[in-house]
Amino acid sequence: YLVLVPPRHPKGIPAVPFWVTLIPFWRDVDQSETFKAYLEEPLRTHGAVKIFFGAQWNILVHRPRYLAELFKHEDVYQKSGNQKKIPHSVLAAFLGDNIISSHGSTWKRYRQVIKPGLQRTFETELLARNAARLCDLITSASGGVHGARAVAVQDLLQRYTIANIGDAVLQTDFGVSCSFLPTVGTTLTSGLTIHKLQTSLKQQIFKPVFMNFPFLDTLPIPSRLAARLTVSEFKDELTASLVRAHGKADGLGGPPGGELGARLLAARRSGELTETQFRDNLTVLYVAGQENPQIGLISTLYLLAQHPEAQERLLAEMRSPGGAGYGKPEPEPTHEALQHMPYLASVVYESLRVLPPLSQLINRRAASDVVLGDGDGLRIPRGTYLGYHCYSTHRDTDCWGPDADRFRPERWGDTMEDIQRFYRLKRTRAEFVTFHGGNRACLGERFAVLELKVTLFMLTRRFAWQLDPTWPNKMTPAGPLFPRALRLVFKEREEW
Ligand code: HEM
Repeated sequence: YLVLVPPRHPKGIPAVPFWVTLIPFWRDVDQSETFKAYLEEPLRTHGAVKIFFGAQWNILVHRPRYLAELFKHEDVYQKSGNQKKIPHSVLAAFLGDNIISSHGSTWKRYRQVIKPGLQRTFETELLARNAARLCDLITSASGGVHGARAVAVQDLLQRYTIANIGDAVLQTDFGVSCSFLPTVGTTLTSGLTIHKLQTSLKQQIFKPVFMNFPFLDTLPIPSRLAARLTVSEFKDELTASLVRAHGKADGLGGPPGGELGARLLAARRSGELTETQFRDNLTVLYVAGQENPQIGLISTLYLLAQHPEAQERLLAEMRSPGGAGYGKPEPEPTHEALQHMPYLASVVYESLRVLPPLSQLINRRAASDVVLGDGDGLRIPRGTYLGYHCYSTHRDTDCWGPDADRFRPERWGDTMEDIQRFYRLKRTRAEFVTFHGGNRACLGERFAVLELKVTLFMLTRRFAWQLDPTWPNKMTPAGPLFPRALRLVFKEREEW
């Protein structure tokens, strides 16, 4: 019982009642409403709250000034993932010790292997080819070119983003193309397995009661034993797909260049990564590289569905003289073309601001007693877990103006230079924290932004879309915050 009583320190910041994170257990809720009812006011007023999650009390930070400090002092606010926080949980077994959650020399070793594979220039052709298939699939799900059937987009986008992370980042065919387009004949079935295992895993892992009381995972509860089994099957399948794609079981396919799949296999072979480290890092790269863009895409399509004028402006940007598609029968989203699409860049940044794919994160731990912030500083006791509420920070009217809640791409600027300058400023001030910050900022940002741009380019060229009027406009109840089971109605353009 005592664990449910909020700690006294830090003083001066309120505690959200412990049962708030458990509400989805007994009631079907929209977590944007839970945020408004229980978190928004205390976060804004005090800059942080105490929140019960993962069997303990944590500090959830909202104020950018505090966040900037959190990002800057990596050795004080050390990364501490589930493998340390809740080591016996199913979640810890799933993601293990990896580049996102590790600290110090272990993190540096992982980063040495992974960074060159993510910070290279990615080709747009592969992404554009998959996006064209996604469009075909949408047409078919709509009931043909003139069809108007509502399309459930989440599953399609899951397959699409699996195809992208496989083709472009890990150089591994997860076989989703066979389910992607039934007419493409392929003998591969592994992708279907990955896709299915992943869907099943998500349902098993993100259950509020087990997230909040992970000690339950140590009991022989049949559903948790089944979840552990799914975790091992998933990791086995992922490893097998990578090895298969690279030809040889130990990845002896020559020295690795910038390609991430080959680099991971080479590190496993040389002993730079143990077998467990290899599997954990592969899993986290797959999950971060596929799930986050998938959620980002769902949210962006949702926001654009509510803003037909923004879709039309995107189209106009492509069609205008000097635009990517001016005078071309089939414009392609090349790097050069995207470089001349400031409105597209604004739409992507604005979507990632209004609905950040990782709305809340708690993964740092104070290594000593410390004061966060000057003057009005919070005295944080050693061992306290800290995290941040991205969704809340991004809607702070002090940082983003009185219309912070509104989707308004224009706020980013008119030219590419202005937009990039504003973006850098907002990141430095920790007012835009979608991709985290400091040394531990996301390594996949460049790829993710490119994927979002290419997808929007191809979808806008072909369709206009709106919300299905029968879809009950609701956000997910727990976990990442995004439109739940989104359904859209697509209308094929007569001419692009
Ligand atoms: C819209 C898409 C994405 C978002 C919103 C996002 C967000 C984030 C965030 C918030 C973190 C910090 C995580 C934490 O502290 O727990 C992070 C770290 C990371 N992300 Fe992403 N991410 C995205 C896409 C990707 C992609 C596509 C990849 C790889 C293919 C990737 C790879 C990584 C890696 C390797 C790190 C760890 C960096 C480090 O600690 O050195 N991310 N990302």
